[in-house]
Amino acid sequence: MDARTSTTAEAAQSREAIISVHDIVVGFGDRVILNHLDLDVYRGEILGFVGTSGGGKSVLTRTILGLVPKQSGTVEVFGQNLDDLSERERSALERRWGVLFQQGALFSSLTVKQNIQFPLRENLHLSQRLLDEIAYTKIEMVGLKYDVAEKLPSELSGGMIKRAALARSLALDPEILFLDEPTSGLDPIGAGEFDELIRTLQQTLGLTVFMVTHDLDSLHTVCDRIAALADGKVIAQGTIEDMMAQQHPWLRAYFHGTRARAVQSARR
Ligand SMILES: Nc1ncnc2c1ncn2[C@@H]1O[C@H](COP(=O)(O)OP(=O)(O)OP(=O)(O)O)[C@@H](O)[C@H]1O
Repeated sequence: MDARTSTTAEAAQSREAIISVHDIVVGFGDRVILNHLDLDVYRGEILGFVGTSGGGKSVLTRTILGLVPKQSGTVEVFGQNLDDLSERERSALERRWGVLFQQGALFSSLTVKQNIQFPLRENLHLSQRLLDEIAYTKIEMVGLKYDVAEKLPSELSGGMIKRAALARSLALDPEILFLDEPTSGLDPIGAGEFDELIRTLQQTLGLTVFMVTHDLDSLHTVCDRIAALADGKVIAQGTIEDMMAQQHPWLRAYFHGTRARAVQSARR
């Protein structure tokens, strides 16, 4: 264990787990996808979640969010076991997280402003003036110009859609942000700018970020810690250096393959 690894491990131990997944089993029919999986996400970190394609990264995200039923195990968020919450407590807790799904998932018939205001209208009773003020603040926060407010998603580029969807996920000032492959479909420059935006928002808003990603650049530049999923379990977690030192065949292929070498040489 090198100095940085041991410091990271000590820091992790002393930190508060804001999401704690314990002994989770999830399957469909007789196919087990998550097999007694454990994972902690610490307050204030950006955790990159990687793994084999079709391995269950989105399923874990959806299980934490309560969108996929689990067969056993517990999910605690902010120290609360999600199975123990009443409907009211559950909605209150859900307001404390924001989600950016892979496809952006904006409502196509609503303008960007209306999309951002959607969760606000569902959860709060605010005047139109305040709703507009909040929408414009979020638009600015994600680096878009005010004139996108009145545009429909079909009038935006892929990168702008991602930013608009991010603005909507920030509408209720969440403490946790779930991102499912946020840079997929963006060109390398757009992806780099989006990573930078995530880092800036995480720092200025004090967010905890759970990010499913395949993007090696993102893992190098924005993730504080990485957890890797294979065979239904988290097989390794730690810094990028910890990951690169792992001997598991999938981790070696992923972190030392041709694409990984290209990313590393571009960063030198
Ligand atoms: N609702 C569902 N019903 C049946 N099978 C499902 C369902 N949701 C996901 N699966 C299956 O679970 C497996 C894991 O899917 P998941 O989308 O979590 O993979 P992933 O790790 O996110 O993959 P990728 O990196 O390719 O996006 C896949 O085989 C998928 O087909």
